[in-house]
Amino acid sequence: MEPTTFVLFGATGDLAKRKIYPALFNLFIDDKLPASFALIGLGRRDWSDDKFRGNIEQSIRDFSRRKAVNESKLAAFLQAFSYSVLDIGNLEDYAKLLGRIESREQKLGLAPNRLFYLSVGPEYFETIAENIQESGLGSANGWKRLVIEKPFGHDLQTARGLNAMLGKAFAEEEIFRIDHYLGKPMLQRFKVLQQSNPIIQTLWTNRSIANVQITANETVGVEERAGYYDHVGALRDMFQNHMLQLLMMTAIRTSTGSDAEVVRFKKKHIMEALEPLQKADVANSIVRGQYGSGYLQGQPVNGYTSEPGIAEGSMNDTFIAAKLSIDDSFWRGVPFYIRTGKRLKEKSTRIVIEFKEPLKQSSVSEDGAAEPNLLVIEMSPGESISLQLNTMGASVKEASKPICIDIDPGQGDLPEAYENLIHDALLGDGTYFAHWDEVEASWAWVQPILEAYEENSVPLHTYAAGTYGPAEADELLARDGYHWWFDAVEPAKQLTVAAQL
Ligand SMILES: NC(=O)C1=CN([C@@H]2O[C@H](COP(=O)(O)OP(=O)(O)OC[C@H]3O[C@@H](n4cnc5c(N)ncnc54)[C@H](OP(=O)(O)O)[C@@H]3O)[C@@H](O)[C@H]2O)C=CC1
Ligand SMILES: O=C1O[C@H](COP(=O)(O)O)[C@@H](O)[C@H](O)[C@H]1O
Repeated sequence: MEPTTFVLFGATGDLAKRKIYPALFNLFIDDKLPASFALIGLGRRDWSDDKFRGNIEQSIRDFSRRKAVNESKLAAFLQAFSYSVLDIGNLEDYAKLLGRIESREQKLGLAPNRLFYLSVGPEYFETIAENIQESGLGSANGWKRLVIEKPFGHDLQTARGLNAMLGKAFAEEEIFRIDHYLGKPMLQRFKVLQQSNPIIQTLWTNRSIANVQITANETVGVEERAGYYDHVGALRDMFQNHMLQLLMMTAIRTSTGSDAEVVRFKKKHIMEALEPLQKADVANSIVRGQYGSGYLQGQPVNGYTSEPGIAEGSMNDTFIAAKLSIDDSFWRGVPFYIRTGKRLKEKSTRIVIEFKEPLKQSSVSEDGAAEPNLLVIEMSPGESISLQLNTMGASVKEASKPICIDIDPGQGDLPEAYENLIHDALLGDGTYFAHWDEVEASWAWVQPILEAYEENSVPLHTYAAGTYGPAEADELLARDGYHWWFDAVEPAKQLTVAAQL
């Protein structure tokens, strides 16, 4: 891997502490950082290098997925870190930073490869990009990359404005837009499984698939993020980015070795083929919800509008369910159902592929007892890929019974999303980042929903905290003869895991 200077804006913040430093440490332990690697942390706080390193050390002890920390490795790792005070709006601070980076590069004879990571609020993105350009920080002889956190815009127009601004300082292939769902290990393993198994590739069409269900249910409420969340809601916070990315990744058909360009091209095609919604029709395909008070794990919890910092009478959405259709020859006729929300019964992020039941459809099946075959990608909290099949009951006369085969059981110590993504950014591999074409198309697709919400032409259903969301989200599938898989499955009825392949 090429020598790299990692310039971290927002080095004193929450994301850096909880995700970025533990991810970098795990990469270091796994020998996945460049041999010559230095990180310069930036913030307004007047910290010394020692204070900065002390904070990083604490974040690794608190948040690393590895329970036991190798002390000598940690000490070696911390040597790569230093800190500079920088005010984002002050161009002179960038000039000082440039001097510091150049002197290190010259002293060690390193190529001037610089990765700028923006772990700061979106209101700063444009100023930083502009000042990197102005100061000359981004015009050295090596490569430069910009890693940028969400949110990328607030709607179609602001996203376009931001992209145009960033485009003055960075080319598209230099911009790495983080969507941490793309870094989730089970999503990446699912793509490999699909690419490397002809049996699965063959099934990946509307001839075999009845519907696709993508769920990202959370038990947490708005937490301490009222100021952000009350202006954003589930549609902007989760649906426009993470959920549509999961849809694209599920729908694309790629083969082994497909590079970033191929993946981007195919994802763009999916977004272009997604049947657009008209504002007047939004209520037919979209269910908007907001949590009321209720119980989670036996404890009473507040309704959304009683949460600290939420505007009285807020109409903000904390839940969305949607039915989407892809109008191309592979997916025509296959509904994609998506849902995500806060304060739901359990945390679960999963993709379920429900296969067709040809026997049932042609009325050959006598008892109708067989369950459909399902491919289930569990991304959180458990990690596994399994296949539901039917087998014989205790005797041939009994109805068949479903069993579940673990194709790719979670191995307990998988890398975290941020490890995968930071590693890819260091390598310059954009396969699991959001390309501008996808971001623009996603905003364009949700724009009529944003407008319908704004005009309040879509009902806002209250659901009790600790449930699976509004009943209308179940009706969305029931209309087509389907139901959400794995909701309210009593433990006794859960499928037996029959074997591990
Ligand atoms: N926290 C999370 O879990 C997630 C966060 N994100 C995104 O990541 C980004 C960062 O979030 P988070 O870490 O939570 O935010 P924090 O508020 O915790 O941190 C903000 C950082 O920005 C720095 N900063 C703010 N203003 C200035 C300034 N004028 N000049 C220099 N530095 C400044 C702060 O440094 P100082 O105070 O020292 O000036 C601090 O390091 C946001 O875009 C957020 O949306 C995305 C997903 C999850
Ligand atoms: O980006 C976000 O994601 C989290 C959920 O992420 P997960 O990896 O825990 O599924 C969500 O809580 C947050 O509101 C949103 O900004």
